[in-house]
Amino acid sequence: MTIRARALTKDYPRSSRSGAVLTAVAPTDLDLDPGSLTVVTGRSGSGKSTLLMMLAGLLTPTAGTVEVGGQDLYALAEGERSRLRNESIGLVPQGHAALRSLTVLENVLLPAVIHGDAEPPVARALTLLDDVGLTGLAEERPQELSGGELRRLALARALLMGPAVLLADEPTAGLDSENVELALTFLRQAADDGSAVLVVTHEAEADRVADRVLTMDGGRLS
Ligand SMILES: Nc1ncnc2c1ncn2[C@@H]1O[C@H](COP(=O)(O)OP(=O)(O)OP(=O)(O)O)[C@@H](O)[C@H]1O
Repeated sequence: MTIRARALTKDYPRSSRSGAVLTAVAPTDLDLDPGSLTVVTGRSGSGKSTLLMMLAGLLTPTAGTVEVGGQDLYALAEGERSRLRNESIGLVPQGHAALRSLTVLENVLLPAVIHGDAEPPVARALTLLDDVGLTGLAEERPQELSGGELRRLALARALLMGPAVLLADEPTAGLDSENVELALTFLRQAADDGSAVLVVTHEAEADRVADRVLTMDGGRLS
């Protein structure tokens, strides 16, 4: 399934000056194809996370479109968009997004629960936890995990539903070199298994697993 952005744009109002806007993402065309891994790099504040959140269906663009498998994400009703997101888009958001009241395993299973699956895919979740090096931590609570372990939990969760599209915002932040390697291999494997993968990162090592590297500068992608 291809994800296709056309003239995708985000302006934010500048609170200090009435009527003034900050163009966080200038009109951008981007195709992410099945089986390919795209890295987006660029300075802090250049618009990378804004672009990723629009592609994820979580931030309404000022203009432009995002099509996932031919469906215009932002033309869908809220419920339909949520369903398409849940089924087709795996997201590793910036920062930590684990729910403290759930175990590590329950956090990884969350997309299946939201999807309403009668039998959560526990075996798959445990395999994914192994793949990201979290073997033995399934029954712990997120607050007992390190920052790097939480990043890897987010990776495992994003892959649970075998998403056609995987969007990862700084997935290697806070990881040591061994776990950077593990996370990048995991992302490459997701692409090799057929997902369209986008990784926003400052990690130079990521170039090694990328099919292409794009740079964001002042809201422009090149
Ligand atoms: N909700 C918001 N309201 C107003 N301005 C915002 C908002 N979110 C982001 N911005 C601005 O949009 C620009 C792009 O931000 P964005 O978070 O996309 O950058 P980034 O490249 O992901 O940065 P980083 O690498 O630091 O995460 C920045 O100038 C930021 O201040």
